Order: sequence, then structure tokens, then C-alpha cells
Amino acid sequence: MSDSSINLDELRQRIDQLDGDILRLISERADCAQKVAHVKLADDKDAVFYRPEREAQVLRRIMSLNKGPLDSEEMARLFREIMSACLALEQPIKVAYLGPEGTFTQQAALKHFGESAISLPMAAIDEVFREVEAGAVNYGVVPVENSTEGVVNHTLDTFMDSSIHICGEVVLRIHHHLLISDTTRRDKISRIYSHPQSFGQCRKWLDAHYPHAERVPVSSNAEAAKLVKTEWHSAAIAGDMAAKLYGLERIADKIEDRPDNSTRFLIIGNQRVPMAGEDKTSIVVAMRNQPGALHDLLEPFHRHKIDLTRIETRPSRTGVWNYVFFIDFKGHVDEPRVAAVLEEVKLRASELRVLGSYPQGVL
Ligand SMILES: O=C(O)C(=O)C[C@]1(C(=O)O)C=C[C@@H](O)C=C1
Repeated sequence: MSDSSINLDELRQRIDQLDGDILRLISERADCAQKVAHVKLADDKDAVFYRPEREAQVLRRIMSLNKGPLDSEEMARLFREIMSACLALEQPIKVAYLGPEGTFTQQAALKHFGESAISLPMAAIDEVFREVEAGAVNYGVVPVENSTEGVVNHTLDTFMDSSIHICGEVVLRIHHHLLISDTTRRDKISRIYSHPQSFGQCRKWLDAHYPHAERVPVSSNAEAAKLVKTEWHSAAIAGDMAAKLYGLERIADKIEDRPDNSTRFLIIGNQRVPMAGEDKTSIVVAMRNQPGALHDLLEPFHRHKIDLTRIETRPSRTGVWNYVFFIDFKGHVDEPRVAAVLEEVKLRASELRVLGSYPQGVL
């Protein structure tokens, strides 16, 4: 036996030992989570098991303790899955997302809740809201903005008619690929299916590589991937999940025009989330139709040094909602300076609704 094989055996013995230790510790942790569930139930028979603020704190702590060699995001992803399995022991969590299966929204749902969550595809954004409001699922995941294409208006509009809370956010790097099936003639591609937002994110690449192919918008990238299975002259633009789900081949990788292309998704639910430490708040405000309205609205934020992360204007849909602004800012409604700003804004606005305070996305 060579020296290197002795070393290999020794190292594998050490790995076996460590795996045994990790197994014991994960089981001990799961046992603790089960006890947490009993404590929650003893306090309240309608106990809420999923605690976004606690999960954010656990993940941030792991990232700050990590000394490598695995990078902190990788380590947090492992802990994400451990927590997901622990939560499933407390209560299996049902999450509705904008489907069909294989969409980036499903990917975002799994990134946020981990693989132990039960994820259920819905045909439309309103349906995700309805399922959450009706209590048929615990949470929902909907896209809200893309770094290249901007805001998802439909999601914002749906908030206006709903009493739902935002419980979290998750940002996903979006990589698009050009996909074909095993029956596609790759030299004869004359039609490309995708979601309109994805066409927008790959516009320059398509102009350069497939200027003459017909671009057919469909309701989702996964739908595009499904259609390609049946047509020999078509390709689809979609992500990894859809490619795997429908067994498609990637003939061009990462074709998005901007390398930092990412989409932000919101986690919606029926619970108010306590402070996690690094939080965000989303509000919707209606101002009266008068000069200086936007200045009046933003001035208190400036004075109290509150960091705005986004502001969107949407057309009003009732007489009361003349101008409607969706505003995100750093901070939590339970912080006195945030509460003070909201009091001031309330006096200046014709309507103010806090959509939720929630931990800033960790992963
Ligand atoms: O701390 C809790 O409240 C738990 O239920 C435990 C735990 C965890 O595994 O750490 C599990 C689920 C919650 O969403 C948050 C954390």
C-alpha cells in the first residue's frame, strides 16, 4: 500500500467519524425544534411555527461565524436545508407560488423555504394571494421586480385589493438559457418561446444571434419549455429548473444581457413579523392630487435619515387613491424612528397602509 492510500484510508475514517458527529448533532437539533413546537403550542393553540425573523438571525449568525474553507453562502445554504427539515418536523409548510412547475418563482420559493417545504404551483399572481388569504396555504411567493425589466405591476396592483402581509423577500440571480428538445432541428430554429420579461432580459443576445426567429410570448418560462417538446423548429428561453423538468438541452448558456440580472420575490402571509435586526418595510401610500405631493411624502424620510430602497408609482384605481406610491425602506415599524415617520406620513396622505416589516433577504 502506498503512503497516499494509507492517508486516504485515514482521511476517510476521519470523515466517517465526523459524519457520525454531524448526524448526532443534527438529530439533537431536530429534537430541540420539536420541543420548540411544543412550547409554541402550549402558549397558543393557533401557534405560528415558521419564524422568518429567527431564521434570518440563524443564517446571519452562521455566515458571520464561518471561517471557511466553504464560503459563507454555501454554509448558509446547508443550514437553510437543516432548518427547513426541522420546521417540517414542527409543521409541514405549504407554499403557493406563481407556477407552473419549473418557474424561477418556484426556485425562489425553494431557496427561501428549503426543500422540505411543500410547494404548490398557481396559475396566476391573484391566485397565490387568494390561496394565502383563504388559509389554504401558509405562505405565497410572487415576483415583484427585476433588475433589468423593472417592476412586476400585477403584483403591486394585487396588494391594493388585499389585506395580506409581506413576511420576507428573496433575491434570485436569473440565468436564462436557450433550450431545445431532442427532436429540434437546431439549424432550423424559426420560433422562440418565452415569458415577455425574459425576452426583455435577453433582447440584445436575441438580436445578435436569432434576429429572424419569431419571438412568441407565453405565460411563463416553464410553459415555453413545455411547448418546445412538441415542435421541431422551436426553442425556448428558460432557466435550469425548467430545462431539467422537461429534459431539454442547453444550446446557449447565460444569454441574459446583464450578468447581474436578478429578480426580487416577496413572501406573503397572514402574520406580522417581529424585528430581526436588519429589516425592511413596505408601505403603500395615496396622496391627494396637488402640487408638491411627492415632496411632502418623502420629506419626513429624509429628515429622519431613513434609507429608501425603492419607490414606484401606480395609477389610482379608485377616487381616493389619486396617486399611489409603493415605498420600501430600511427599518422596522417597531423602531421608534420608523413609527415617527409613519405618523407624519399618515397626516399628509389620504391613505397609508403598511404592507409589512420583514427581514432583508439573507441568501
Ligand atoms: O426558533 C424557532 O422558533 C424554531 O421553530 C426553530 C427553527 C430552527 O430550526 O432553528 C425552525 C423553524 C423556525 O422558522 C425558526 C427556527
